[in-house]
Amino acid sequence: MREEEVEVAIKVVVVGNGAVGKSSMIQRYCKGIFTRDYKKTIGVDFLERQIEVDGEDVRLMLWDTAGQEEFDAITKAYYRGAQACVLAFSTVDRESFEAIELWKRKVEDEVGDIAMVLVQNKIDLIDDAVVHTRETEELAKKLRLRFYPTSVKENLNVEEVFRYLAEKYIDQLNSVVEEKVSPQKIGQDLMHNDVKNHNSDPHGRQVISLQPSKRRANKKKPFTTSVYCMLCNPLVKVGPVLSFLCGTLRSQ
Ligand SMILES: Nc1nc2c(ncn2[C@@H]2O[C@H](COP(=O)(O)OP(=O)(O)OP(=O)(O)O)[C@@H](O)[C@H]2O)c(=O)[nH]1
Repeated sequence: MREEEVEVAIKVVVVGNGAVGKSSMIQRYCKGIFTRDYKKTIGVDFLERQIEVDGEDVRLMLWDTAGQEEFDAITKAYYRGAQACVLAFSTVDRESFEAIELWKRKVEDEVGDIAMVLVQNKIDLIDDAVVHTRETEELAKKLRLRFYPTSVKENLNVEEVFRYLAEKYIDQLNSVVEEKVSPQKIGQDLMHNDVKNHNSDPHGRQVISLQPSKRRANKKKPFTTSVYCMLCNPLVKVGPVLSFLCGTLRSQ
């Protein structure tokens, strides 16, 4: 695999009670439209959009999940593999606010600790609000989440929500890659002859546990700093992902 063929693709799930505006948010973000009609999502739906973060193409795959409990069994299956999540509630629906912690748990039960953001939608209806801003801020603080008030109708803050998640995920990805493939760490592993400890498949071969990021050619700035391939040739400079692959090929 060539380094240029690697791109970042992020699976984002949007969760929250029924009618808070999940489908509308995804439609607004991916298609630039807003409709007043309410059509309950049956199970799950999916749209995608490509954006640029730090000069790199990032593909966001947005999974719209049904808010009704009756679909829980189906929707949960689609949380798997998600790298980011929007927890949404509505300004005019108190129950949807009170359900946020439950939604967070449901997602974490399936995928663990991933990039998340708290979204209070329908902020255009603030005059009829049943949730105080103070309460939302307290919840965000308690759950340690960034909070965005949005109006899908007025196209307020929708772009910001998804950009924040993409940046947060990439930050996490970079710190994991740096931790896993720092030259010092590889050197230490070689000295202790335990390179296979990085991550092994059932046959003891090295595998990459990170979601691969696809990177396109001629980009301004890579997400991760390059490292030297200590396994094949310490003089060959390669990206961390390739460095791992070299190790994989060598151990096969
Ligand atoms: N005023 C206002 N209405 C909104 C906003 N966002 C969505 N709506 C409306 O809220 C209703 C429900 O929106 P949906 O996007 O279908 O809600 P959902 O969360 O996907 O609902 P489920 O599919 O049942 O889970 C629709 O009538 C939308 O037009 C907003 O920002 N402001």
